Amino acid sequence: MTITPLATLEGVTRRYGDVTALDDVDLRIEPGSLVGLLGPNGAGKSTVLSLLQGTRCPTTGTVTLFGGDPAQAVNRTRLGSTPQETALPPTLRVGEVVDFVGRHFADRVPTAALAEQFGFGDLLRRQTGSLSGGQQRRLAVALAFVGRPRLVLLDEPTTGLDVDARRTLWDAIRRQHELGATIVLTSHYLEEIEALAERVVVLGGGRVITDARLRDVLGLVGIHRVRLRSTDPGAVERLAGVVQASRDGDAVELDVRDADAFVRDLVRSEVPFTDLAVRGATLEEAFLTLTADARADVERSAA
Ligand SMILES: Nc1ncnc2c1ncn2[C@@H]1O[C@H](COP(=O)(O)OP(=O)(O)OP(=O)(O)O)[C@@H](O)[C@H]1O
Repeated sequence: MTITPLATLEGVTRRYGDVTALDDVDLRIEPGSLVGLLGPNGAGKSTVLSLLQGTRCPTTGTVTLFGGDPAQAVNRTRLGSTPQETALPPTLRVGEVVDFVGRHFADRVPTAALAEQFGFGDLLRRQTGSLSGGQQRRLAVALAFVGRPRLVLLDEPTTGLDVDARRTLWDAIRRQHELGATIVLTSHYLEEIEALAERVVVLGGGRVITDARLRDVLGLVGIHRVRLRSTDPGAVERLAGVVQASRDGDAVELDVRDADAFVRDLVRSEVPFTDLAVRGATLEEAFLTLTADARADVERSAA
């Protein structure tokens, strides 16, 4: 059975003068998914969101939102979004802001229910200007969900927040997803994508470098990080399959392509070791390898 996507980009190229921000990009957002859009500065993430919001048009290619053209307001009524900047009227109370925004929708989440989902039930009578940065951000993200949107776009939702505020907001976003929301989020924080997204779209230089399930992206790179202690760290580093190594006294940290083969070689070599630990690559490690591979491809084709 084919699932009808909520939004699509087909063969989309977007230029700003001489700059090609997106180059022949295909993307499908399926209902119920939580998609992380990841990429370095200037990769084209915000351009993707602005095309879906209908605030920009593709130079070539087609963008659809709920089957229609996002540039037409009627097709955006079930779209929720939070821009990068939080701008709340400082003298209005939290409850008043939620009611004000909620009144624009025929079927809205009641204020008390939304406040409970986002953990600001005790702040409803506070003026928004008196909230902390994390609380303001949580409110701004909550507002994107008040009209029961079919799709929510979050542009770097936790930028500038401290660790605790970020985690609280992650929990709230995860909860919305569990309640059935479809969410696309961009982030500079790799651990944010790792904590939230099921699917990762890595953009680099305006192209989709990879579009896969999070665990497949991590598996795609295949690098494992090995930690151990050895009285002969140099011998450990010289074993086959070591991509890179660093050392602190007798503690050695290695990236290896095939962890099983490495451990077999290590045991066979009879180099003394203790405290062996092996784990898969983090998204950050996978991401760096993927973008480095893409850069090498671009350089090869340019040459
Ligand atoms: N209005 C504009 N005029 C000219 N160039 C632009 C404009 N908007 C974006 N660009 C360029 O298009 C490219 C993609 O920008 P975009 O903002 O989509 O990337 P991004 O991945 O969101 O970056 P960041 O993480 O820094 O927000 C960049 O080279 C950027 O400089």
